[in-house]
Amino acid sequence: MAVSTIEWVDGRIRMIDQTLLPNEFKQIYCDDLPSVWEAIKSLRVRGAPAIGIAGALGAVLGIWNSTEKTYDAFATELKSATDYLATSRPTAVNLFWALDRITRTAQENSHLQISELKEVLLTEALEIIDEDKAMCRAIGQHGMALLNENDTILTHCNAGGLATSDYGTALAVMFSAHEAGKKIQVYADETRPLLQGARLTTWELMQAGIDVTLICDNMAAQVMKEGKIQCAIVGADRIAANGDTANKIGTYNVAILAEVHGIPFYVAAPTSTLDFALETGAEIPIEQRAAEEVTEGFGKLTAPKGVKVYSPAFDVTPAALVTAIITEKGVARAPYTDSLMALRDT
Ligand SMILES: CSC[C@@H](O)[C@@H](O)C(=O)COP(=O)(O)O
Repeated sequence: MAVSTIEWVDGRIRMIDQTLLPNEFKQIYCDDLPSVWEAIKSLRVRGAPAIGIAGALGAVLGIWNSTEKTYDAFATELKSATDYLATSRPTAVNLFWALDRITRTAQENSHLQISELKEVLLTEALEIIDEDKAMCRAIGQHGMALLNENDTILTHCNAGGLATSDYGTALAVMFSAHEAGKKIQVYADETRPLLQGARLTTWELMQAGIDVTLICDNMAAQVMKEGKIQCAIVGADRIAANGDTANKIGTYNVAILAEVHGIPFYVAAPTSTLDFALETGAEIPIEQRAAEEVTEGFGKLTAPKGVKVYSPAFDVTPAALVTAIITEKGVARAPYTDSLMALRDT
């Protein structure tokens, strides 16, 4: 993308406010920890890798003006920043991975002057962004080998440049194929309730000149039955050691539909989305969102006031429904417990 999803600018964090897209393209600044927390919680910045970057930059912002003189006092301040950011959203493991990485970097450099340590932490956060950019490009290269000429791909939610530092994961596969001259088409699920597919994925694909068609989530079965889809590719928020994959609510539906219609179902994610501490997806924490996002998500009441609402933001697709997991290190196939571990260690 021409403009960075999220970046560090002179002691502040600048990000595209994704809640305004596609009606308005606006960059906003976060000057303090509460504004970073709010930006993550309210989905101004969203998508697992981008949330990780927001966490890393947010942790740096949290200690940037620290006046502490000793490492212990500085470490306490850093911990209160990372603990606070960790409460913003529970599902994407990239947030916790990035916060841990900043904490570890501080511990490894505890001998430095506090002023030097701040710079080292900023360098580490910027390194996470650079690595993410490289990982997205590599995912694109590995994934496009799975696509054939004239394939039509179904995707769900937004796993594009907006959900990462740049280029995306699931959408990286489509961008790479398109840039390599492969003729592809995409169907994008609108992705209820906050329409990341309708608002963000179609916007990104149209900007790239990729042929995209928007469908409501409940149209996917019919579109598959009509033979219009050759594969599904989605992103991930957390992948357990056995390959069970948490992603935006509705992804599990897509995987079941793909299985029934004999269509490959691919997950594209960087290895920072793997959580080997969890044996299966049953342990993945699922975020619950506010009822209003379902009943009046875009300012118009679409259900009776006071109706009971249940709104999990993510679901877990069992590994058995996943044809392959595309990472920056290569493509893993079942049994995932072995193949993911092998990829991590390469
Ligand atoms: C490359 S992003 C992969 C996932 O984070 C994405 O598909 C998704 O589920 C995002 O959910 P969101 O609630 O918009 O943060």
